[in-house]
Amino acid sequence: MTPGSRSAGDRLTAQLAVSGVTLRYAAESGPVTAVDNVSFTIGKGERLVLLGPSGCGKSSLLRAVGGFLRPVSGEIRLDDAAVTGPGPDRMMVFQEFDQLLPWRTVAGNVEFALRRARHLSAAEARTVARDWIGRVGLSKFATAFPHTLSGGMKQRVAIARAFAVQPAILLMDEPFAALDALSRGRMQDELLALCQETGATTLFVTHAIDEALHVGTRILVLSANPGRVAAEYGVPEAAADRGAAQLAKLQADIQAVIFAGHGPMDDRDIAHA
Ligand SMILES: Nc1ncnc2c1ncn2[C@@H]1O[C@H](COP(=O)(O)OP(=O)(O)OP(=O)(O)O)[C@@H](O)[C@H]1O
Repeated sequence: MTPGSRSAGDRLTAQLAVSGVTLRYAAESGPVTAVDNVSFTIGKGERLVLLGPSGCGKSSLLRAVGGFLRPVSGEIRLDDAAVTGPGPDRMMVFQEFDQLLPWRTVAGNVEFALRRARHLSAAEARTVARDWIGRVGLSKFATAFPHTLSGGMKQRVAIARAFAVQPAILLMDEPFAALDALSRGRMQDELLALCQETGATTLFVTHAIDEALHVGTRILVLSANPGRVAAEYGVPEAAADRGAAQLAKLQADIQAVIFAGHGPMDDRDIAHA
């Protein structure tokens, strides 16, 4: 994708097509196939969740869409242009709290991304950054440095930065996994609200079924070793309201698919809470 080739109106709403993608690493012990022949599409404004046990290749797929990992076979296209490397049309939010530039303030982090990715003037970047920092509830911390923030606040900054840049697609790699349960639930709600408000096309990785049901419009379940598409589910609207009753069956179905394709699991594999 050539940066800037899409009009501003199209941003945050691209279509992604992953076709027959196989990803492999050259490990010391030999080649490791992370995912094998995986295909899916994400329509404009959809939130697709990649769900599966540890090691099934969720993060690898996300990195490939980000342009950081080249498929050994298959192809990834964003708005019908081949993904051949990283670009500002894809913004990633990671699980780790250290994804901000430690020597820049909250505002400085968002402004820096805006100037680099959207080529805004300093004044324009300041205005857009202020708006997004406000939308994630951090106006009072605009001049704070990352090391003075809680984990949840740092994730909010990373999310504000990602949305502010208006990428074609947001790539989220378990952004709330390191948060306590209370913060995680609140952040899921806030992210959902921002996605619904902006119509952002989103690819979200998690190993928690409840999170997948809450934030996604569609769920792709991957089996492990190597990762292959095991099942796909549409998520009913009610999931966003945490309407547990009608989701129980869907949750049980997904759980059955994951357990069927997996041997003994460790605690980290599938989180329910
Ligand atoms: N840099 C690497 N070198 C070699 N093998 C790797 C590398 N990164 C990942 N792998 C392997 O690729 C497979 C998929 O890993 P990946 O991190 O994509 O899975 P995941 O589903 O995101 O796991 P988790 O939920 O634990 O983060 C695993 O077998 C892993 O060991």
